[in-house]
Amino acid sequence: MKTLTGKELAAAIRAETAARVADGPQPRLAVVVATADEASLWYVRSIAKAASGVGIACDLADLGPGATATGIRETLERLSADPGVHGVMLQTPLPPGASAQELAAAIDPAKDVDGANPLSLGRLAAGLPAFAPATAAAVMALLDHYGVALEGRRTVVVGRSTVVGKPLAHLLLGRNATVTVCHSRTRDLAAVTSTAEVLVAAVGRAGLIGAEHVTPGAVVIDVGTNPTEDGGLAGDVDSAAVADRAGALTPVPGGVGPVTTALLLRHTAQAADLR
Ligand SMILES: Nc1nc(=O)c2c([nH]1)NC[C@@H]1CN(c3ccc(C(=O)N[C@@H](CCC(=O)O)C(=O)O)cc3)C=[N+]21
Repeated sequence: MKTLTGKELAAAIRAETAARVADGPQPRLAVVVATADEASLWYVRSIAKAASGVGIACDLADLGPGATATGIRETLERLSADPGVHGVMLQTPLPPGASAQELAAAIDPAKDVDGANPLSLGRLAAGLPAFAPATAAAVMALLDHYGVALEGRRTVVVGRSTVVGKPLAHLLLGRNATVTVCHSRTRDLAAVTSTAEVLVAAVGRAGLIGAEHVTPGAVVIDVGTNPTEDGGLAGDVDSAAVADRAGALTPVPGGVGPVTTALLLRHTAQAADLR
């Protein structure tokens, strides 16, 4: 089985972004946070660190886990109206009573570098230019980097979230893949996933995908980043179980994650250029 690491691709995307940023005014990304979730805060710190490495300014608007929907909306509106800010991202999860889908509508689509505004998802579905959510874009970037053909091929996406499953299904359709989307109510998941030549797991359940879900030779992309008890990170794929069946598999950590962060920064540089 081939291991499809994301670290080199992420480094290449960051280097290309740094070169692009060096030519013009400094892009600025604002990250809005309203959670105490450790995994989410880890991601925010890694965005800030990577941004500083490529010459992008990164402002954190930390509203705390007690933030209200109104407070979050007003922050997103203020950042969207601020000509000095080029990218705006709203981290999930949010406090109870705040809907990410509804609040994301307050992000100017021109600054929507994580593709969260429903308008961005609609444009993606319509085949119009839009920022895709960085995680969904990272899956496509990895498939392209490793030369995985998509045209006419059977692809199965497990997970229907607004940040990964749904936008990814549209991106794959845009490349003429044959796309099936599975979710928690899918009957006989293994029967469906084992038809996949390209299988993407994006459900957020550690080790859900085992050998019985994978057809021999399949390319398997693991989007899951599930915190483990010992402070580590586990994917949605039981990598030991599928090692003898999959043709290729992305590792966790070191697969989709680093590419996600790199693409968020590329999107920010693009948003600054488009202004
Ligand atoms: N609006 C929004 N968009 C997101 O894309 C989003 C979010 N909210 N909330 C939180 C989750 C989490 N997430 C990760 C991204 C990269 C890594 C990543 O790069 N992880 C490293 C390793 C981390 C480690 O070793 O602890 C890796 O996979 O190699 C992890 C997690 C994006 N998220």
